[in-house]
Amino acid sequence: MAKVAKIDETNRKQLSAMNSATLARIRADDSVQVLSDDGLQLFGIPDFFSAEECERLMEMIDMVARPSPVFQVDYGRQARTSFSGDLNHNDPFVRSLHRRMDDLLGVDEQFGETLQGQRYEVGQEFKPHHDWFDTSQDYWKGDVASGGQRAWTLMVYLNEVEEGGNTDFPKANISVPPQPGTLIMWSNVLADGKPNMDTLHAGTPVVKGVKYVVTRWYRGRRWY
Ligand SMILES: O=C(O)CCC(=O)C(=O)O
Ligand SMILES: [Fe+2]
Repeated sequence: MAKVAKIDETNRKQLSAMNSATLARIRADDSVQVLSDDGLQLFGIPDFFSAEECERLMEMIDMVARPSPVFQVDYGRQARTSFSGDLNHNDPFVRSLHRRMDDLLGVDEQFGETLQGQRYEVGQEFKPHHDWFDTSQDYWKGDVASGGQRAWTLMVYLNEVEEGGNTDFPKANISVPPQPGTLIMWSNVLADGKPNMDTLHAGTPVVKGVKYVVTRWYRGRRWY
């Protein structure tokens, strides 16, 4: 018990330090728009990926996307109905995008999980959830714990959705419509390193068309 409490305390301190360093860097970046800085810390950058990059990523997603598993991160049964898959982290193109995202936060690439692609078809959605790992679940005992918590979420919309597919943050009363190439990012952590419950969010159902996104989550420490 004492051992677990000590690990938790180390994690919290790491997350707190990472949170203040990354937020300072982001706030000093002229390309960043502040979408919410009260409770939820949510930022956006238009045209983070070019049209060609979005196109190339959508082709890659179509090759790897399978019905989204909920095994590794147990968001709850049927929480995520999209198709998803990790992109190849050895692919030079994928790595160049990883590096661009790492630079934004100012952290080493080993903090970041491999870019994950998702495709939502009509009626598919990701119900309200936090990206924070549930440390009471079995998956937390294995590899997942070694990198610590998910401190940041960076997500890029790859295409125009005819209707639906917004990313909603119900606690902050914000709804972000998908815009091709636009990155949104939020800190999952409070200043003290504890989880920020105001990060609750959902990928709302696609009503018409299809929605493609890529997501890169950043851990509280190097995880490989
Ligand atoms: O598709 C969205 O708008 C949200 C996706 C999401 O929440 C996630 O992948 O964790
Ligand atoms: Fe999420």
